[in-house]
Amino acid sequence: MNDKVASDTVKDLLNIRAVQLSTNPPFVWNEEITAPIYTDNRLTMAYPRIRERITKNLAQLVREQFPEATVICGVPTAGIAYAALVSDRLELPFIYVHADLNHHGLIRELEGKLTAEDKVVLIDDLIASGAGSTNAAAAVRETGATVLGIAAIFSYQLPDVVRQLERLQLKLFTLTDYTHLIEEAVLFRLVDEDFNLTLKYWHENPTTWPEKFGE
Ligand SMILES: O=P(O)(O)OC[C@H]1O[C@H](OP(=O)(O)OP(=O)(O)O)[C@H](O)[C@@H]1O
Ligand SMILES: O=C(O)c1cc(=O)[nH]c(=O)[nH]1
Repeated sequence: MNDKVASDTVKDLLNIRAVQLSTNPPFVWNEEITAPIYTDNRLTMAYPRIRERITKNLAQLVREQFPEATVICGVPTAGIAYAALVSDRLELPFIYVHADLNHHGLIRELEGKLTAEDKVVLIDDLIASGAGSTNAAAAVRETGATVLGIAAIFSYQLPDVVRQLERLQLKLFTLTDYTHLIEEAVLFRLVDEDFNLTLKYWHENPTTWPEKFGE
């Protein structure tokens, strides 16, 4: 990971208040995970300069890590816009996974043109449980095409999710991550020592927090 890109991206997210921190109430992500943090990367779309930086850096990441890519695929919903912007920059074909239901509902299909010879890079805005990207990868693989990996803006680096992506042979590269986010949030004085501990405990125990550590 490019350290300057990682901290600059986090600064952009913090400046536009895309990251929210709260234990009271906490953020219910889904039936399994409640968290003291929520990141809304969709907000970056409203800021042309930030959108441009993210697009440029994602395109650079794909160029460096997946030079053999032949198709760029958007993961619904927020990844689709960035996938379109990145494919335009790289002058590569663009496809997207259409989600009839959200990723818990699991009815998905691909939109666009794909052959079994294609080598696909998925673009997601954010990796939390990884469900959006892993479902998109499964949909692409079902066609016989190869999934080279995922490029995303941000990852929570949840240990179970990192392991699951490795098991599925999905290489993940992100512009920034939870480690850089916490570092910058401390520097921004958004997080004091107590909250920093809460964020650390949650990260180690995302499915049992807040019972064990919450307020
Ligand atoms: O790693 P995951 O658990 O899949 O979570 C990450 C996804 O969650 C959000 O999308 P969400 O599904 O909430 O809604 P969206 O349709 O607005 O992208 C976010 O935009 C990511 O795409
Ligand atoms: O779990 C999610 O779906 C999720 C978490 C988060 O921080 N941000 C987001 O957009 N989705």
